[in-house]
Amino acid sequence: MTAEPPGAGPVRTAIPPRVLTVAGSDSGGGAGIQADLKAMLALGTHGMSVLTAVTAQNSLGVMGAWELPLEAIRAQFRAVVDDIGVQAVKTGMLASSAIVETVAGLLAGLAAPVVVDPVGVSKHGDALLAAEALDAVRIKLLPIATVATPNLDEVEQLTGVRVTTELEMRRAAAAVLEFGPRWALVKGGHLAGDAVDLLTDGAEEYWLRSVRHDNRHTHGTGCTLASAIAAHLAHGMPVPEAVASAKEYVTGAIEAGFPLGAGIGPVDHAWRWR
Ligand SMILES: Nc1ncnc2c1ncn2[C@@H]1O[C@H](COP(=O)(O)OP(=O)(O)O)[C@@H](O)[C@H]1O
Ligand SMILES: Cc1ncc(COP(=O)(O)O)c(N)n1
Repeated sequence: MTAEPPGAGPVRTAIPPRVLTVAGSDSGGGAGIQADLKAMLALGTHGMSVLTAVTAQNSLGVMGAWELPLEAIRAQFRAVVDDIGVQAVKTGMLASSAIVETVAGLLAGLAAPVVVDPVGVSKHGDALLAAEALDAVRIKLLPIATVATPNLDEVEQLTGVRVTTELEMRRAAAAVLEFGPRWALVKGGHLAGDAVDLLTDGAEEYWLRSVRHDNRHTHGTGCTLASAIAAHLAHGMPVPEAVASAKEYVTGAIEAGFPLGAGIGPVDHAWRWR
């Protein structure tokens, strides 16, 4: 056999890993599906989406939210999975217990790691998950998560554990693990001081610490972090490395966050390219 001379055959490009976000749309482009797809592109993956809800949203808040029919959610999922394939999944805004249960049912049959960001409220305090859906998140969604990434408000809503110091994050993570995710990443972004997150599977413990960037343009931090973890998992990284790399990525994106509109601007997903 002789090797083909360069340029003789068809041009082949490597196929990037495929990552699916199951989340809501943020019309302002800072959080939700839009943030997820940007993070996935920036980290060398092909992003795909199952839209659960549409929000009218900008830097000032959420002006309206509309859920998609369950049938539309199932159809988007089947279209992507049956033809294209999925190497990792991220879930975000799921709005209602019916959507949480539908999505959990679909993901239970998928052989891919699932990053669950149990989105509760937006940075402006607007509810993105109905109170009646908390039990479905606890009982149906968290058990199938490879990594669950609650912020401190979501931890309190889901487990009742209120965190005011870094060390209390340990008790919060243990309470999250009781619902069955393989790993819990408790995000300390809402505490004062360094931005510290705790990752644990109950045996290993990793403290992820970064300086707090004094930047109010933090719209989309949680979505971006969870999507970055999913992207790294799709590349085949083990969970602790995937989370550490994702933390580094979101920290840079926050540092580079920029003002858009009159309120809280977005993080910069393209910071490594600028
Ligand atoms: N001002 C900041 N500077 C640096 N990192 C931050 C800042 N705010 C949040 N983070 C980090 O951003 C990620 C998302 O955290 P957080 O903002 O708590 O989540 P959410 O968007 O779900 O509320 C975490 O890694 C957190 O530590
Ligand atoms: C559609 C949608 N999904 C999620 C968030 C949370 O945003 P953040 O990542 O800033 O907590 C949001 N504001 N809108």
